[in-house]
Order: sequence, then C-alpha cells, then structure tokens
Amino acid sequence: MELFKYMEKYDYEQLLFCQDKESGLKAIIAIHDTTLGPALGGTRMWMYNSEEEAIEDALRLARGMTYKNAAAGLNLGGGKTVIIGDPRKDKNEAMFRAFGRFIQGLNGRYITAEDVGTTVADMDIIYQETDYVTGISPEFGSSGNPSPATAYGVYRGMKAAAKEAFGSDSLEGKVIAVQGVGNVAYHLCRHLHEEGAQLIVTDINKEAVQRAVEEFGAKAVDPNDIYGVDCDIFAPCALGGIINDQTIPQLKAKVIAGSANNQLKEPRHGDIIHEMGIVYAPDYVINAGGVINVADELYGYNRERAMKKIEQIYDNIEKVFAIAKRDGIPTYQAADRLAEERIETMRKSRSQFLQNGHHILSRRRGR
Ligand SMILES: NC(=O)C1=CN([C@@H]2O[C@H](COP(=O)(O)OP(=O)(O)OC[C@H]3O[C@@H](n4cnc5c(N)ncnc54)[C@H](O)[C@@H]3O)[C@@H](O)[C@H]2O)C=CC1
Ligand SMILES: CC(C)CC(=O)C(=O)O
Repeated sequence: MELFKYMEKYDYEQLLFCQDKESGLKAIIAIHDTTLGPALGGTRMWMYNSEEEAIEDALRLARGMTYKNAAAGLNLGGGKTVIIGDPRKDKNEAMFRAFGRFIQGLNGRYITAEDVGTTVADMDIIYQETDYVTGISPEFGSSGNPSPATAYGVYRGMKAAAKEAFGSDSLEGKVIAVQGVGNVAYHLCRHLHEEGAQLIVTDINKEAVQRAVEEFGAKAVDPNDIYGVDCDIFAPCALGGIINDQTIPQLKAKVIAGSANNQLKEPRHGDIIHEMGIVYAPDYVINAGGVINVADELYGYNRERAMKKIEQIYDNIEKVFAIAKRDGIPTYQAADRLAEERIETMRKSRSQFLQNGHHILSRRRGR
C-alpha cells in the first residue's frame, strides 16, 4: 500500500507506529479527522497475518470512528488503535503501560477504549499512564465495559429497521440470525429474547453458542450456514467484510442490522443489497451505543444521560432512512451524508478566528 497516497485519498491526519521491545508492544494508532474534537476510538488486539493488514485495519476503523462519532452527534473525531498480537497469550502489564505512555504523548489528540481483544482490565492499566482512556472500571467513576451499551443501541436501531421493513417495530415472533455471540451479541440476544424473538446463532466459539442456546433457547447453526438460514433479520456481530459477493446471494433476510464494524466488504455491496430491497441499518450508526457511553465519561459519567442518548439511535436510523428516500440513495451513502454534513457545518463555523492561550498573539502580549 502506498501509505501517503491512501492517507491523502481519505484525508487522514496522522498514523503512528508504537514499539516497545521489552513488553513486545507493536501498536498502530490511526487518527483520521479531528474537526469535531479529539479522536476517540477503541484499541483492537488481533493476530494479523501481516503488518500491512494491521495498518489497513487501523486506517479503516479510524475513518469509521470519524463517521460514527459525527453521526451520533458527539463532539469527537475519529481514531483507532490496533495492537498486533494474540489477546489470549501476548498481553502483559508492561505492554499496556507502554501503550498508555504513547497515548499520553499525544496530549489528548487521541482517546482510547475497548474493542475486540481488549478489556476493562486492560483500560485500567492504560489509565495508570494516561487520562486519555475511557471504558475504565466503574470503581474509578467510569462507565466500564461498553458492550451492553452497544447491544442496547443495536437493539433500538434494529427496531427502527424492522419498522421500515415490516411496518411495525415489534420484534416479537421475528426470526433473527445472529453471527457471533460474543460480548455485544450476548446482551443483544437477551433483549431480543425478552421481546419474544426467535434466535438462530452461530460462533466459532462453541461455549458462546452453548450459552445462547441454554439461556435464550436459540437454535445453533455452523458458521458457514448462518447467511442462508430462513430469517427476517440478519445481525452480523462478529467481524467486518461479511457482506460480500459470496454471502449476498445466500441471504434471505429482509433486514441487516448488527454490531460489527465495516460490514460491507466494498461500497458496491451496499448498492447490491439496496437493489435487492434489503433494509440495511448502517453499521456505524447502529453500533454507536458503546462510544456514546464511554464518551459520556468525558463529562463525568452519568448513566441515565448516556442511555437517553443511546435510545436515540432509533431516531438516527430513521433519519438515515429519510435521507436515503429524500436523495434516492442506498442507506450506507445516506449515513455518510449525515456524518459529512455535520463535519462540514462544524468546519465552516470554526473558521472564525478565536483567541486562545496558544495563539501567537498571546506571546506578543507578554513582551
Ligand atoms: N464491544 C463494543 O462495544 C463494540 C463492538 N463493535 C463491533 O462489534 C463486533 C463484536 O464485538 P464484541 O462483541 O465486542 O467482540 P467479541 O470478540 O466479544 O465477539 C465477537 C464474536 O464473534 C465470534 N466470531 C469471530 N469470527 C467468527 C466467524 N467467522 N463466525 C462466527 N463467529 C465468529 C468470536 O468467537 C466472538 O465470540 C466487532 O466487529 C466490534 O468491532 C462495535 C462497536 C462497539
Ligand atoms: C468504546 C468503543 C466501543 C468505541 C469503538 O471503538 C467502536 O465503537 O468501534
């Protein structure tokens, strides 16, 4: 990949490589856009096949956070970190302390939180070195694990998508196929089960599947079979890129609504499902509950206030559908339009000069 060419194409601000030999830390921090505020996005720890794959993931996820935070109405920009390694074997305290110091060095331009492969305990270690971390333990007055909040937002957004597709937002009796029943989807399944939905689940982790079968009466299928099951709603809650040339022809669902980031392998896959009449709730709009929850820590965490904002994911999804209809475009493009319009408006409104402590004029005053 020609890095600067790619960064220029999508207008990235900064890409940082952080290495600490002693602890084995190899982290890549990508900051996409800070027009709305400091870049907030989680840290993913994953066994990448190559450094190039890790860089690409960091860049794609960081840009997704710019759009997610903008569409959610947060005063935050977009960034993300990936740490190269096996989260089950390669973690150690020194690694997250070293990472915390690198974040501190950015002086607030980037704020981190959990993502796939990292936990509240990891964030607590990072917190030893920097204030620019969220999703830390409630014992510190913080919001803790963001997954239940993400799940609640996906549940709310799924109801809005059901209303669009079926004329009612009730999920009672709906057959919902859930791909991946990890941290987010476990809580999502609980909401769906409580509302009377019938669940079909899959996961490469057999224990996670067993838990969903036992607790929610879910039917289990093999990972490769989830795309083609007879269902009303498909909820991708594992990894990205799963709406692609191989999976689309298998889909029977009328709605796609799940927590995974970067669900469309390429934008054209969003066009194809649109032409098929599938109602797609764009990933970064529906899965913003976690970031809304951790962002509230920056104001002094108030769970009630955060949950109220997460409820609004229902309205945000409706807003996306309205833009799609107004402009005759697929919903993934409508979501981009919603986010880009907000960023542009704020960029323009900031063009007026405002004196602050760091401006050259402050130095002249001291003479
Ligand atoms: N945790 C959060 O608050 C947020 C998570 N997300 C996204 O939601 C997705 C899920 O996140 P978490 O639940 O936190 O992660 P997780 O790692 O707890 O759960 C993912 C689950 O997917 C399973 N999985 C992986 N590959 C699979 C495959 N090929 N087929 C079936 N199952 C597979 C894993 O075994 C795991 O149980 C990720 O894409 C993440 O980026 C997005 C926003 C916030
Ligand atoms: C708090 C995190 C869940 C934010 C993030 O990285 C995401 O929403 O993907």
